[in-house]
Amino acid sequence: MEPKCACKGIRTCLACENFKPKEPPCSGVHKFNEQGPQKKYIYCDSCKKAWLPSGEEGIGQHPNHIGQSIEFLGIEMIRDFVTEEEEVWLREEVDKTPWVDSQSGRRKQDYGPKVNFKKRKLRMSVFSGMPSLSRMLVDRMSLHSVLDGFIPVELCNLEYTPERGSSIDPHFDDFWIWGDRLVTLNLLSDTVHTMTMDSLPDVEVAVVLPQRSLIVVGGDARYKWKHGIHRFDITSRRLAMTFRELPSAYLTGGEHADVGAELIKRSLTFNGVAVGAGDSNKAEQ
Ligand SMILES: O=C(O)CCC(=O)C(=O)O
Ligand SMILES: [Fe+2]
Repeated sequence: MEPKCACKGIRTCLACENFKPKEPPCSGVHKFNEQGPQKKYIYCDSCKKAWLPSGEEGIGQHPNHIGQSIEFLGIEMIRDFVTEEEEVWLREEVDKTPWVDSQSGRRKQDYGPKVNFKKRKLRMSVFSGMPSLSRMLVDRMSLHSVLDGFIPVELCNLEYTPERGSSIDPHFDDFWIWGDRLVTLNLLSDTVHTMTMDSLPDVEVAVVLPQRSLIVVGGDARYKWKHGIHRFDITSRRLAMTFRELPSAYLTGGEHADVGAELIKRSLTFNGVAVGAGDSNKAEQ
């Protein structure tokens, strides 16, 4: 019997993959492979470099790293952004809203305008604002200089589990609708963002995300590198809360500043309810 899941096209999860025809090897789609590329660097947030592990010692301890490194700019990590008690509270609150099946074994909850990615148009009607539980997180973000002026107009909660084989393929978040900083709160388990560049097929950079940390992805990490999460880096249930801001075209002085102002007004009511299953507001990976 055909499995019930939300995967489309090349996406798969544990429920559907034995039923899908395998992609021909020449399909041109870059897929992670369990052996992976030859050069697997590990990112160090203290030196903003990614290091190539060598032998038993791996990459050594900052500041005494060993081996080769590459510059890796654009990531800011705020550890222990929430306490253990707050994490439990957030999980309980988030789980009160129904989850909607998504691609590659994920489930999601969306708060944000409906976006037509093909026509590059926004529809505000479904957007009632950020959910109330996010107010304390957004207030806390404003205490960090790296998030100066950050006003989210979208929150996407994603749930990953090993039982479903959840993952996310390497991708860029859209550039025309989302701004410079992608902000993710990583809850319930540690994981790894795997960064790749199509022009460097033998290179992968592992950015370890500790449980309860907040990661800000900007600069090169947002615009030059794709991000994704391997299935094998989901070891127990994980909840990611990703906040997105508007790009300059939607801010004061920009071409769509009027639309942007209305979105921001709605967002900051913190009265939002999740948009429905058919109203996805992001291009899905
Ligand atoms: O789960 C994550 O940390 C990242 C999710 C993501 O990249 C996305 O929703 O675009
Ligand atoms: Fe993304």
